[in-house]
Amino acid sequence: MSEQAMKLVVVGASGRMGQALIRIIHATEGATLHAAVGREGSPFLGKDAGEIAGLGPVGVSLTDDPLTAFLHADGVIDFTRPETTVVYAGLAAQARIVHVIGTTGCSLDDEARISAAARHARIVKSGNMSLGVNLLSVLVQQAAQALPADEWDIEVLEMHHKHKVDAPSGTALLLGNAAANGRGIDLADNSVRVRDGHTGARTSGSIGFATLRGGSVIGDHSVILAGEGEMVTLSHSAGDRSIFARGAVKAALWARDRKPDLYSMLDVLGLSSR
Ligand SMILES: NC(=O)C1=CN([C@@H]2O[C@H](COP(=O)(O)OP(=O)(O)OC[C@H]3O[C@@H](n4cnc5c(N)ncnc54)[C@H](OP(=O)(O)O)[C@@H]3O)[C@@H](O)[C@H]2O)C=CC1
Ligand SMILES: O=C(O)C1=N[C@H](C(=O)O)C[C@H](O)C1
Repeated sequence: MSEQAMKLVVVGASGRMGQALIRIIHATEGATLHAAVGREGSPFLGKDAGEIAGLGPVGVSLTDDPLTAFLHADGVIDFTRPETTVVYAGLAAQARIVHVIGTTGCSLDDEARISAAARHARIVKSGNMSLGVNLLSVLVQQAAQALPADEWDIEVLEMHHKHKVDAPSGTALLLGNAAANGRGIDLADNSVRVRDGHTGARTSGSIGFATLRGGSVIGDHSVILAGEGEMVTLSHSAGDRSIFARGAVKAALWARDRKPDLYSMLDVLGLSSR
């Protein structure tokens, strides 16, 4: 006998990713849209989530009441803001449901609160839910491990649409972490996130970040490994937000039968070395 479709709540449902998620859930066998949550005061409250996402009516209206939305749900998919995500992590833990977190720009304190929630909830969190970027991170780790740090400089370059509010992007940090892991170092102690003015020469072994913002770019990332007289560039370009939404729904379905913990997309995709 087949398992019942997983009842998913989309929070931030009227946002760019929220709408992509509603469309992907609608098209995914084994998943169903249980509720759609928006910000208090949102002009979309009461409107049909399918209409908001351009699908036509699906019989689920946007609500600002997450408690009721989470009550009989199996999971919540969250691409919102850090301050909102930490609140939802607590609520999802209380409800003992899966929480898939795509939100980027979380502070160390936010991360600590999410880890605490993962003692009771199955949380999957990643700065990028696409298969391509997660595969890229494995390749970056291998390249960083293979190339001597005193001879090869690593720079992470990203470009996103003009509405993005955090920098460097979650993906850039994910790729920077992969490079740091490959070198066996801690990214926080070795990253250069901004350069301006008379900076002096590049510190050997550091991992640099450069951020571009403009237009409607969904997400372009390159990891540049620059040596003496040669350069290797590993890159990914997102053509459509559905790649993130498909990954997030896959993560929710994967986490359904797991024990409470904080998982990554590498775990979901079977690319993790842990
Ligand atoms: N991990 C990944 O693969 C990806 C991650 N992201 C990340 O996802 C996040 C969202 O991105 P994007 O969709 O482009 O941003 P949007 O601004 O389009 O969407 C965010 C949504 O969250 C809503 N929101 C804000 N506060 C609340 C609240 N308290 N309760 C409910 N909803 C709330 C906003 O509502 P309102 O508009 O009314 O304020 C908005 O609808 C970002 O952090 C981004 O970096 C994006 C793509 C892929
Ligand atoms: O804000 C976005 O749009 C995106 N955010 C994620 C990030 O910060 O890396 C993922 C993707 O690149 C799109």
